[in-house]
Amino acid sequence: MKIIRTLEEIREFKNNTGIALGTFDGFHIGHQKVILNLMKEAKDKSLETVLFTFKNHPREIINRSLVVPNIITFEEKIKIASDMGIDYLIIIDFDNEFMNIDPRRFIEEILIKKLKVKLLSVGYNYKFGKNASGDVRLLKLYNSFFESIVIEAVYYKELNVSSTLIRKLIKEGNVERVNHLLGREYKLQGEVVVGKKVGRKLGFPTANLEVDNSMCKLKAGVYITKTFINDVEYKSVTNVGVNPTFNQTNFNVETYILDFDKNVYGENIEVSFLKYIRGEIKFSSIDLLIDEIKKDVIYAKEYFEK
Ligand SMILES: Cc1cc2nc3c(=O)[nH]c(=O)nc-3n(C[C@H](O)[C@H](O)[C@H](O)COP(=O)(O)O)c2cc1C
Ligand SMILES: Nc1ncnc2c1ncn2[C@@H]1O[C@H](COP(=O)(O)OP(=O)(O)O)[C@@H](O)[C@H]1O
Repeated sequence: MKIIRTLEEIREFKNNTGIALGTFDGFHIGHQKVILNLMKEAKDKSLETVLFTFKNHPREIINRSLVVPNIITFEEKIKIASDMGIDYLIIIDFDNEFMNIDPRRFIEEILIKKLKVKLLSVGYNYKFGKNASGDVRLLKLYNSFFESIVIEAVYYKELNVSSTLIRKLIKEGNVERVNHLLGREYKLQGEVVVGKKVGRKLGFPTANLEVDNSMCKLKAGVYITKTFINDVEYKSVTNVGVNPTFNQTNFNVETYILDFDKNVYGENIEVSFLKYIRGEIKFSSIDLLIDEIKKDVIYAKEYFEK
């Protein structure tokens, strides 16, 4: 997969293309439908595939006071696009220039002239360009140049799948539902950094993850998780929060890997979240904390055995 990171970098393509256009924050099951439809139709029509998306969230530029936390990292976005078999990933900064672009100019100069689009796949509510005036209706006016596939809203049970809903569920710790809406396990990744060095004294050393602070904050608490180190999967339990028993204030994500005793400082690891167990508790003694962690571990082992 070739990656293009600025509008200026886009040269005239040689071959005709099919393009999926959108913000795709989270690559949830609705986004996946937009992309899978593109992949299928593009294959039938022998078109090269392009995913046209943004590095940051457009709403942050439209409303400067808004911070839209990410569901997935930039690296994960690239990896998922590559795993889906996309030929070209155009991932640009959504800036003032793109926000104010005349939608017709975007369609004519970029999509038609440069990218040689013959097929476009978008979600039903995708809007682009100045005053969000570029929409599905406008795209349809260009049907003599390219076909537009518009994917209707995707529902999980009675819920309209959206990135906004997923962010809310992450904040509520409802990782099981998040996983259904993402169509894969929700993950956090980061480098293992040095913590208080107390974990090993409790009998539960924890790998503390340095998570990018642009990421959506997961509800504090204890979770059943899987931890991936160099693509090897381990069962784990993960504590998210501030360790109130130790009167700490730093928010951290720390994972105790079952049946494991290696030094992993400095490694880049991934933790995928399967189930929320309980909230973080401020214990009156360290022994009570240890007893509770033992129960969490037993509960996790039973979960994995099922
Ligand atoms: C499964 C699990 C559950 C935990 N639950 C709590 C908790 O309820 N309250 C709390 O203050 N700390 C909790 N902790 C965090 C410990 O306080 C923390 O791991 C310990 O202070 C070691 O931190 P360190 O890695 O910085 O040395 C939990 C840790 C694990 C692994
Ligand atoms: N089962 C395990 N789970 C997590 N980390 C482990 C485990 N066994 C050994 N380690 C190592 O121990 C470190 C954590 O020990 P800990 O005393 O909690 O120190 P810190 O406060 O620096 O995280 C991890 O970063 C890792 O290198």
